[in-house]
Amino acid sequence: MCVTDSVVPNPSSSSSSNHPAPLKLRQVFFITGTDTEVGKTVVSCVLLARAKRLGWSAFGVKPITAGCATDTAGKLVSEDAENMHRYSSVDIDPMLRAPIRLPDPISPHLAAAAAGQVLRADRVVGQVRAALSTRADLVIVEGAGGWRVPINARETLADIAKQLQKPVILVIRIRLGCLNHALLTAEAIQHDGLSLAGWVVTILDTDQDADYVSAQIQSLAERLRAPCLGILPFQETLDIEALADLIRLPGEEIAVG
Ligand SMILES: Nc1ncnc2c1ncn2[C@@H]1O[C@H](COP(=O)(O)OP(=O)(O)OP(=O)(O)O)[C@@H](O)[C@H]1O
Ligand SMILES: C[C@H](N)[C@H](N)CCCCCC(=O)O
Ligand SMILES: [Mg+2]
Repeated sequence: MCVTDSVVPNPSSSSSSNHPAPLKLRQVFFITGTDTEVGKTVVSCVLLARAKRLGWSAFGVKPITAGCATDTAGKLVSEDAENMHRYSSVDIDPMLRAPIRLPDPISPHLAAAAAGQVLRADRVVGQVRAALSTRADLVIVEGAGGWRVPINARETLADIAKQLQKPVILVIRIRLGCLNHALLTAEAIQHDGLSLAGWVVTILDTDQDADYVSAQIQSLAERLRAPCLGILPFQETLDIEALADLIRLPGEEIAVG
């Protein structure tokens, strides 16, 4: 059995060419992952590309970036935010799409301390809300690392998500150990009072046994109480538009008659 067929509805059958455009609702999703480097930014870009294809206006926000690049003028640049911007149809100010930019590629609480700053969830949320005042059908807010990554001595990325009160999309990089990480994260999201709008699988490690990968995805589908929105394969050369064929947005199936 092909897990891809059984778990994920074919996006092209639910939404595109010969169906009316889906109902446009303003939707904001918080993107978290089972870890850092699991594909959150790529998934965010794919969701934005998918939205654009459906005719939805959309943009992405990266509230905290730890590990910024430096541009020629010496300014810190969030590559995650700039990548999302590339697939956005709504242009928002760079300061709004990446309000907190830290140089060190480490946990935000430590990166902030190294930069002589103290982050506060309520202030970060204020900055995200400023971005959310821009109109769009879809806004993607990408976290940093996983759900309980510290932002200061007391708070974590989850406090930002909790204050935002937006549904969460969980990105799961398939590898040995991801079942535990995914189930714990889903449990924590629920414990924090937020809903899991869906989950996306990324297959970034090419040396895995295909049958075991399928069994892991099936195991996730049997345990996570949310829809699988897509299974994204490894691409030698990243092609976001091609990946947008393999994903669907929560609510995409709400077609207007
Ligand atoms: N489908 C894919 N095929 C090939 N490479 C991919 C794919 N998805 C992601 N990658 C690569 O995997 C790496 C991690 O992806 P990404 O930057 O999206 O992770 P992340 O979860 O956003 O990390 P962070 O926690 O730093 O924000 C990147 O180099 C990215 O280009
Ligand atoms: C630097 C990295 N790419 C992310 N921006 C931050 C990841 C923090 C992970 C912290 C941890 O869980 O140990
Ligand atoms: Mg990222």
